[in-house]
Amino acid sequence: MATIAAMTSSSVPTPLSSSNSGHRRHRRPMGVAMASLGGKAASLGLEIVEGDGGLPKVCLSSDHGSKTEIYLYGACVTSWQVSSGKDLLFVRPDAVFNGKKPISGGIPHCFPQFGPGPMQQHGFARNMNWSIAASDEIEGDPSVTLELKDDSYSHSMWDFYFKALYKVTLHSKSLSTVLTITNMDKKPFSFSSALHTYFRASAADASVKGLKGCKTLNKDPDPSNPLEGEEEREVITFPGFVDCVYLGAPKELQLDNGLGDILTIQNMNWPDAVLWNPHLQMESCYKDFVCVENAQIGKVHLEPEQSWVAEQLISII
Ligand SMILES: O=P(O)(O)OC[C@H]1O[C@@H](O)[C@H](O)[C@@H](O)[C@@H]1O
Repeated sequence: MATIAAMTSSSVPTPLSSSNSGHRRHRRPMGVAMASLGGKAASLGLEIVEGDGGLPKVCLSSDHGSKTEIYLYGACVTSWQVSSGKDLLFVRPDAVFNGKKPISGGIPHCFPQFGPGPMQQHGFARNMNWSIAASDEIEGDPSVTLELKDDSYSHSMWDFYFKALYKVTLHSKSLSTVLTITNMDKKPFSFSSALHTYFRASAADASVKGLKGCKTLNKDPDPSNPLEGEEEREVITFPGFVDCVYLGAPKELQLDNGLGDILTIQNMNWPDAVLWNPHLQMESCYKDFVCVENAQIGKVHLEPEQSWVAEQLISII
């Protein structure tokens, strides 16, 4: 199964996003912006507004004209607009913003469980409220770090003390998301995870490159009994229902969204990938998106005080 990757927080690997080093750093105190959730609070490239359903949403805008939006509920990135104004992410028309059900679209978290299992499908991180821990700006590229800590709700499903930090950084042509999980407990724990990214696409014309040779667990036709196999195609398309796990995926995939855009999906320490399109199970919208997910299907095992860090960097060519 997947590589087990644990590291202490002092050995965080080099980030994928290039502008994180060697530049002048403008660190911005968060106090003012965070204090006024009721109205609009703007501070350089960061603003907090009431989003759909009155849920708080962080809006980042870069000096290059790109924008992104992140709901505190589920730490869900729901929009990533490049400078042309195109939004490369997709939120399903049936998504609800009621703070009770996960937001279906954008980049939902799957943590501490990917897929079905002892707890609810894809775990609880996508339906808990995260808080703002920090914000930053480097050379016009804003970032925000959201934090999730265990509470009685998480303990009812997964009885561990943990901390999750999620740093979202907006660049001119890319979006970096770094997830750090730390074991705050006195006992070890294990988890699986994924970033369940919904890309706006013309599913019939979309394709993914980079997965040839990977071991597959194909949930088509029977999701409860995935078929083991090996991917033989250079170019994977979405002609119908697709739900497949790729074990040992490479550090970079390429997505042609069928709408005239080529995206790269790079990762650091996400060892697996998942492709998903529900086809006729979601008749109203399946034509308009594909999910390409960076995943950690095998369990990560963390001893007390250990952290696990993984980054996804999606870029438009
Ligand atoms: O509807 P949910 O819970 O967001 O899950 C959507 C899909 O998520 C994918 O990651 C899974 O591989 C699918 O099996 C699942 O159906």
